[in-house]
Amino acid sequence: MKATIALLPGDGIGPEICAEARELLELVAEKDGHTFKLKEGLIGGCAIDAYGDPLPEETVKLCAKADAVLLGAVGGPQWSDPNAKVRPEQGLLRLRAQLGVFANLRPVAPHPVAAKLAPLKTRLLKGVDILFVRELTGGSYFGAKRREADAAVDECRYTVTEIERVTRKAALLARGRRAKLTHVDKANVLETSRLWRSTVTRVMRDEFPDVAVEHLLVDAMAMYLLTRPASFDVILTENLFGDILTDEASVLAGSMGLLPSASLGEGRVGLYEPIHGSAPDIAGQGIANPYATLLSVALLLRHSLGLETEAARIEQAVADVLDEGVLTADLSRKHAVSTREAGEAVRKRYRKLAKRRRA
Ligand SMILES: NC(=O)c1ccc[n+]([C@@H]2O[C@H](COP(=O)([O-])OP(=O)(O)OC[C@H]3O[C@@H](n4cnc5c(N)ncnc54)[C@H](O)[C@@H]3O)[C@@H](O)[C@H]2O)c1
Ligand SMILES: CC(C)[C@H](C(=O)O)[C@@H](O)C(=O)O
Ligand SMILES: [Mg+2]
Repeated sequence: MKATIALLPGDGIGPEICAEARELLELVAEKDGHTFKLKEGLIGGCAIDAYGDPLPEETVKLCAKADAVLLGAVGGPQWSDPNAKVRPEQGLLRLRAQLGVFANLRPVAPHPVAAKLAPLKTRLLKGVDILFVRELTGGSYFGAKRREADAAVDECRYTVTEIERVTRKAALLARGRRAKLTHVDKANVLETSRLWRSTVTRVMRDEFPDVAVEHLLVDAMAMYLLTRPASFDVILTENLFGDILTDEASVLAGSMGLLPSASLGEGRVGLYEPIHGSAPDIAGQGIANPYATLLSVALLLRHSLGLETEAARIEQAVADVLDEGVLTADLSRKHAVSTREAGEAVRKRYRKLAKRRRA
């Protein structure tokens, strides 16, 4: 198959982890007979430095013409002045809006290595297999923002249509899994949450009677996620709650460096990125965990290119190297490997798995 993939490394550890993603994509193309055109673009702080704009026109055009977009991370302290007019994160938000990727899928299925790392009772991790579906292009992230003399406003607005489309996406995904949907809101306080609750209830009753649905308040959910994580299948929630709950869920997996994501809409182009940020505290040291990004490559191959075999092989390769104890510093204090070594271990394993299939 022929595909064009836009690679947007961004800032901080972004270029380090995307270098591993690029080599993995090149390997997949070579081993499985595909032609991937990998085209790099600027986004975030590096784009502000080069163009004064966190999402330059060239990058928008590159992404619009691509079959899929893979992003590293954006942001860093040098662009984080609270009074700055432009911010790296605006580039990412504009890209998500432009691509219309309203459903952000964040799977959390801890590898057994997590039991050794997570500061949780091992028994709690047994059977944990969660898929977060986070609404990605609405809510307080995109509402009107303004400063007043001694106040600031972030409007949180959701339309019925925005809630319906992401609910349908989540329900369809739940149907292919354990047919359970947990919707998370703050309906005891927020008007937007009450609209979410009534819309989700109606869509599920009318269109998905075969999928069990429950509604939980986000504060309680923050606790349940750590006390009974195995009881959840698909978790549907709005933009801001989804951002916070998925960082919390990374504790179940053992590290932020292990969680990938796929952002999908009705359009053709999907956006794929690890859930973590640019990790300025470790950037430039070659020690970042590349697995979340490599697992995002797997999601890209599956959801945008329909290459299920290759996607599953990458997931197997990452699981195998974790089994073998190829761990970066976030996962192991002793015998930690570098970003390059971890990336190379996955590629080596991928080659083996590809050969085994052909044999
Ligand atoms: N999608 C994105 O581009 C994205 C996501 C989140 C945060 N950010 C931005 O990143 C910047 C830094 O934010 P932050 O420090 O709050 O969050 P962060 O996710 O960058 O880092 C949080 C902690 O996790 C660690 N970590 C993250 N990814 C890791 C990896 N792959 N390997 C090993 N350790 C890893 C970091 O070292 C840090 O200690 C901010 O500007 C923020 O806006 C961007
Ligand atoms: C960088 C920021 C805008 C972003 C978000 O809040 O969506 C990040 O935290 C994420 O989880 O992808
Ligand atoms: Mg986040």
